[in-house]
Amino acid sequence: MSNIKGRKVTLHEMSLRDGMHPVRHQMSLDQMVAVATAADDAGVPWIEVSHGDGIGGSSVNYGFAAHSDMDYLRAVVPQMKQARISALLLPGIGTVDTLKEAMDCGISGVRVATHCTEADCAEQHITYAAKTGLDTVGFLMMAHRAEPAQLVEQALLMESYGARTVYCTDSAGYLLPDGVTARISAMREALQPETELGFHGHHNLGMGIANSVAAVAAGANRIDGALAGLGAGAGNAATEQLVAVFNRMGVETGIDLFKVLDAAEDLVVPMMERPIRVDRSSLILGYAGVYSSFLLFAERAEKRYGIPARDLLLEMGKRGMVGGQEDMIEDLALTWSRAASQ
Ligand SMILES: C[C@H](O)CC(=O)C(=O)O
Ligand SMILES: [Mn+2]
Repeated sequence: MSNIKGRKVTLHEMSLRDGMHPVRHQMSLDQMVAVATAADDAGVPWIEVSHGDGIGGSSVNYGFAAHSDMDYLRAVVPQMKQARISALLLPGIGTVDTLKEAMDCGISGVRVATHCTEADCAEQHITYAAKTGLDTVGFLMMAHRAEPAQLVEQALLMESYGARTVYCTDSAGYLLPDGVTARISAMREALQPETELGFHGHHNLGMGIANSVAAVAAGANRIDGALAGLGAGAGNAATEQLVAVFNRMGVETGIDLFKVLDAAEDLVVPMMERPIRVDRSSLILGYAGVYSSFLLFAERAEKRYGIPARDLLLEMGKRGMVGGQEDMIEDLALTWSRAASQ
């Protein structure tokens, strides 16, 4: 691995967005504010606040949140001393109008997320966001499903719409460091030098930190982490672990390690409804290349229909399901349980 000493990395905190998945989007406003305030105080530069599936995600398909996105944003934004708040937006789930509402609540950035082969769905949203001066990020999800050359084509599209940062998003926690290196290096070579590159890792195969380090070595300078790893599946790369590792490597994050450690232990771990760890279901997400937020859907279907979550997730991987197809888990479980009872 190349020497990354002296590099600067911008960490983006995910516990208040990706971390909404494992708590079924049920965070209270007080919990959000407490975690955001602690992260802000620790020097975390960016914090994402949204339903787990982005603004507008609160629905039957994805799960209703305890509060609206705008209530969360209105509670958090005014409390920030230095951190900037972003929202996630998946075109189709959120619209340009939803984005305008979030802007009225004071967001400084938006990350427009599409499946890794569907960047064209983001044109309208990225173009609008970039014009308004928001920090505009393109977020290519399930990046393992696109070979480096194809991911580059999609990243170029997002860049051409106005994205100033493009992410390689390992939604399934499937990638190994070589795969991250190949994708980020190819993007670095093809995109404008001023376009920043980001990496968002899930820890389903235990590779979240190693993959983030590989991303930085290959040219990424924006890295996502979540306090205590609170995120979908086995969670995101843990912010406090990233800070500790980057400190050891001489990479600057501007974040106080002890403060993020305290925030993780004292505020985030107590919010967990289950330990966020590599377990028999979350490991299968990474192994089979399945969207991390499918985890709770598969476990619910196991309880309801008696079909092991592992079998459902393996089949989702085989069928190449993508985000938005959560209902197929229930459909499959029902079909298999009916077949078994005939
Ligand atoms: C909507 C997803 O949760 C976005 C994300 O964090 C990912 O794809 O990973
Ligand atoms: Mn994620």
